Amino acid sequence: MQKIVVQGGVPLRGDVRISGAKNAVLPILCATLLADEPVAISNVPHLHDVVTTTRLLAGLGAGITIDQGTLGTGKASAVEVDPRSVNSHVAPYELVKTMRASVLVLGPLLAKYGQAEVSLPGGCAIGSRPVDLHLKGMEALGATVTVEHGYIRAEVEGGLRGGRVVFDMVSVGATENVMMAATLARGTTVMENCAMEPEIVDLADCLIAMGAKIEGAGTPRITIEGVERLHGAHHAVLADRIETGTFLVAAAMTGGRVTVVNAHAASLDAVLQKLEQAGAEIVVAGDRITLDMQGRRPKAVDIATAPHPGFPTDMQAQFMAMNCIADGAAIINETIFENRFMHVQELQRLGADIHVQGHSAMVRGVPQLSGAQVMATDLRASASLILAGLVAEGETTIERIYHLDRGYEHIEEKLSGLGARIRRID
Ligand SMILES: CC(=O)N[C@H]1[C@@H](OP(=O)(O)OP(=O)(O)OC[C@H]2O[C@@H](n3ccc(=O)[nH]c3=O)[C@H](O)[C@@H]2O)O[C@H](CO)[C@@H](O)[C@@H]1O
Ligand SMILES: C=C(OP(=O)(O)O)C(=O)O
Repeated sequence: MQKIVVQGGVPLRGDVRISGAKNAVLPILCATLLADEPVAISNVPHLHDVVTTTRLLAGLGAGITIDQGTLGTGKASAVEVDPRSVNSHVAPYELVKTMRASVLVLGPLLAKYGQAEVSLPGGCAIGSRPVDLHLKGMEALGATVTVEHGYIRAEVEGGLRGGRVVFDMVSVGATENVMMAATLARGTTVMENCAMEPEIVDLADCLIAMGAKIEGAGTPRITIEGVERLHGAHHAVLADRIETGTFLVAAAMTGGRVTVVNAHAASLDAVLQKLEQAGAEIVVAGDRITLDMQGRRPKAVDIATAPHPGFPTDMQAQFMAMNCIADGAAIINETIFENRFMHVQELQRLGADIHVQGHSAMVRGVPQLSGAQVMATDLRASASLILAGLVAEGETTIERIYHLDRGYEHIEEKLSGLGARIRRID
């Protein structure tokens, strides 16, 4: 099994290009099922989750054409999905179990074909992650939904019809699934208490390019006027704000100066604000964000995760890593997922001083971490261990890095380009 080995102690310097967002491209790929012509997606990151999604779409019968990008030239991959040959409505357990976002084919299949059978995704390391809000949303649009033998079975006679959907809690995936389903429903759908993540706006932009009538994406109320059909389109995926944030934290922790290129600063307000509180100088110019922390140690910053525009849970582990070597102590409060502190034990193996009580962690900064063998437990936990390895004395070896490949494109090449001593070994 592959591992990543990091030698700590090098302040990062230089430019790094940000890839398309995992959390935007996955729903957008699922949305292509709604069209009755090919849909071309560009700025597609090379990620394991993208491979899984294209396999899922191909398994449904869709035609997939991939134009591979080239790292270093700035040419990202592009994917064209031809949904005209879809002949199955089943998303099998083998694929769904490896990637929860597979449940996002439910809304498109149901809207387009009147039926869908999708394996229940089940829980994962960070929490139980139920899909009840997705299912209630489909029912509000007229579908009959049952759960049997580990599969969600949804069907509707005569097509979905617009309805009022009030989410009990804010869910990114449920907002996306219902928004996609409503694009082809008869009449108007009004969704309340929607998630406002930038990836939802990106998905809506893609759907609008395909002919959907959507207003309010990025606000708590989204209104969708159903249309008869959606056509082909081209859409370029939004920059990954979590990858951006991860590189900025790496720069801050190592006392470096890094410019992220092809970034989208407006989607990162809460993260940039916390980095400034930690003592970083940040300059935004167009799609470039430069963070300068040369010669300084970060100051500890309190974090409470919240739905967008609050501080993203997907950046919590990385900020925990920064707080481990910061000046002072900080409290990290995880409010989105019940079990998203799996990285704590591993950071402790590197010498971090962290005490967890319920959903809060008290982190007392230490002057120096010491390299060790650690194990990644989920995607952002993996990233936090790499960050910690970049500042630890000696060598850190991170095992189970397949989690990392779900969400970071060529992370070791990108970090090497900034001067980090990092390599992947078999
Ligand atoms: C592919 C993708 O975009 N993944 C992101 C998405 O995940 P995902 O869409 O799965 O996350 P949600 O926003 O749905 O989850 C938020 C909370 O709602 C709960 N919940 C959700 C749905 C439901 O039907 N019932 C329910 O109780 C979840 O267990 C969780 O506690 O948003 C999360 C929160 O920003 C991010 O961490 C993930 O990176
Ligand atoms: C939790 C995450 O992703 P997913 O919802 O795909 O598991 C993440 O990106 O940090």
